[in-house]
Amino acid sequence: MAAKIFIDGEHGTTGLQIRTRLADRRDLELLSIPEAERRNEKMREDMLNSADIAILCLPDDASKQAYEMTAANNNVRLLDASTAFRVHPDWAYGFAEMDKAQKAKIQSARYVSNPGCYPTGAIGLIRPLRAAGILPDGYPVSVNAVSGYTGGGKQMIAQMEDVNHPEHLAANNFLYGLTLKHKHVPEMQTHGLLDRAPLFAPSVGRFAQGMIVQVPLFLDDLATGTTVDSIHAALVAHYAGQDIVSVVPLADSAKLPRVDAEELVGQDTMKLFVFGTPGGAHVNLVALLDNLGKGASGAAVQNMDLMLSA
Ligand SMILES: NC(=O)C1=CN([C@@H]2O[C@H](COP(=O)(O)OP(=O)(O)OC[C@H]3O[C@@H](n4cnc5c(N)ncnc54)[C@H](OP(=O)(O)O)[C@@H]3O)[C@@H](O)[C@H]2O)C=CC1
Ligand SMILES: CC(=O)N[C@@H](CCC(=O)OP(=O)(O)O)C(=O)O
Repeated sequence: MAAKIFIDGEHGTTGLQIRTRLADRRDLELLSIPEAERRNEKMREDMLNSADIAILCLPDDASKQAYEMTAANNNVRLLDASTAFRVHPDWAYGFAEMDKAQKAKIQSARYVSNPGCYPTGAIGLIRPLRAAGILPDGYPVSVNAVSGYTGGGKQMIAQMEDVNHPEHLAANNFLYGLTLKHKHVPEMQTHGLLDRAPLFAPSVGRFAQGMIVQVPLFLDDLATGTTVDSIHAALVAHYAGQDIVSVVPLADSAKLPRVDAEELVGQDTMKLFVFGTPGGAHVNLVALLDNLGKGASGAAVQNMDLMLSA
C-alpha cells in the first residue's frame, strides 16, 4: 500500500521543492490542502492525522502546533524542517551521514528533525574532526557562510526580487545575524560535538540557491602532528561507503582558483574541500551545497525514504 505523505506548508519554499521531488513517486500517496486553506487548522489537523509521515515545512511555532495536534496518534510520524526540535533529545537528527549510527536512528524514529542548511555544512566539516580527536576541546571554532536568498523563505525572496516591496533588499551581498545569536548555533554545537559554542557569521548573496560554509582552522592549535593531509584523510574515512557527501581529492582542490556557491544548485549532495598549503600554518574547510537541496528539501526526501525503509 502506498505510504501517505502530507507536507504541511506545501506551498512555501521548502514544501514546494519537496512536492516537486515527490511528484512522480508511485509508491506514495500525497495528501494535500488547497493553498487558500493552508492555515485552516481543522483541515491541517485532519490531514496530519491521516498521514503515515507528515513533513512539516512551517515556522517553528506552527511546527510545535502540528506536534501537539498529532501527539496522541502513534500512527503518524513527523519529519520537521524547522528549527523547533533539532536539539530535542526525543527527536532523531536527520543527517544520516554525520555518524555511522545515525541512519538506523532515523529509520526507526517516530520524530525526525531535518537539519538547518548552514549546520549541514558546518557539522559535516566539524564532527568528523571532533570524532577523530583532531579538533581539541576548547578550540574556538568560527563558521563563516554565504547563502542564496531562498534560505530566507517566501519573505526574503519577495524582499530580494520585488523592487516595490516595502522592505526591499537592494544589497547584492550582506552580512546578518550581527548579534552573533543565530538560531543555528545550538544545533552546530550539539551535533558538531563542540564544547564551546561556535562563532557563526552568515551572509546572503543575490543568487536564489546555493551555499558555501567555511571553517578556517589554525593547524598549530589542533592535535599534535595534524596536517592538511591528515585532516583530509579523516574526512575521507568518515564519509566512506555513501554517495551523498563527497570529499574533493586534495590534488583537485589544490588546482581550483575559486569555489562557486551555485555549483550544486538542483542537487541533493554536498561537497567538502580542504584548502591549505603543505607546510603552511592554516587550513580552510569548505562545504558546498544547495541550501534547498541537501540544506532542506533534498535532505527531507532522503530522511523520508529512510523512515519508509524501516
Ligand atoms: N528556505 C530554506 O532554505 C530552509 C528553510 N527551512 C525551514 O523550513 C521551514 C519552512 O521554511 P520556508 O519554506 O523557507 O518558509 P516559507 O515562508 O517559504 O513557507 C512557509 C509556509 O508555511 C506556511 N505557514 C506559515 N505559518 C503557518 C501556520 N501557522 N499554519 C499553516 N501554515 C503556515 C506559509 O504560509 P503563508 O504564505 O501564509 O505565510 C508558507 O506556505 C522553516 O522552519 C524554515 O526555517 C529549513 C532549511 C532551509
Ligand atoms: C538566508 C536565511 O535567512 N537563512 C535562514 C536559515 C535557513 C535554514 O536553514 O532554515 P532553518 O530556519 O530551518 O534553520 C536564516 O538565517 O534564518
